[in-house]
Amino acid sequence: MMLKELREKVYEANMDLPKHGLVVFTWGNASEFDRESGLFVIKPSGVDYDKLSPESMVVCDLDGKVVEGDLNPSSDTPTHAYLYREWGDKIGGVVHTHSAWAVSWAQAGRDIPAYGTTHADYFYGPIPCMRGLTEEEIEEAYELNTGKVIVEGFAERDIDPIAVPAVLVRNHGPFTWGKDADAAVYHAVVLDEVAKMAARTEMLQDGVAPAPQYLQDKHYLRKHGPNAYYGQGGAH
Ligand SMILES: O=C(CO)[C@@H](O)[C@@H](O)COP(=O)(O)O
Repeated sequence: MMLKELREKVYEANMDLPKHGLVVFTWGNASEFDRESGLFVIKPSGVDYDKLSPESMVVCDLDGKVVEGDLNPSSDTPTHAYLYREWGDKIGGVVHTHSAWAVSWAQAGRDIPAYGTTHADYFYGPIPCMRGLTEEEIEEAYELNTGKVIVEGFAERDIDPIAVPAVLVRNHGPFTWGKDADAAVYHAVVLDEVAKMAARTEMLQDGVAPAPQYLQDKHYLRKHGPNAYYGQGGAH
């Protein structure tokens, strides 16, 4: 894909974040990876959404180094780059937000259980909460790279990133991914909705509610679920 076209796609994906109420001010970021060139395009750091343009998007290589662009790339670029290096054969878009319900579960340090089919239609099992970076890791690397924690956490817990295209990073917030930036935004929207439903379920249940086991292990509707990956139902 031509970089001009990719910049436009990533710009539109970033503009969908405030449109769906997932971010305020300059929080959050979206990117998309072009396998052919081995480059990805990401939102610039610290720029208000109403000041963004396709031309302000930043082109980076898989080391997270700027290849084209006048502005600094998002402070989460190391995480996006790591996810593309490790999962770039599976995913083509990454989104990070500070959406309030998902961040609440991340700050509580809890996985989001699959309490119902709305969750299970998109995420085939609980949405995991991985540990945040330690002070030493941040000091040492001087970058916000939670990609290693995410990828190693999925491997340790034997979670397929295609089946569960979302993660909570403790005391930080959610990352989602998909076949492209649009699919990653789609999963970010659904993630915050199911995070809200799960929180309310526990409020109504006055604590942890019973979560049907069949929704935790594998999805009984997998063949019909609208998971943006499997291109069925509400294929996205
Ligand atoms: O939470 C953080 C930094 O702690 C970032 O995800 C968020 O502020 C977005 O930063 P960028 O504007 O993308 O650099």
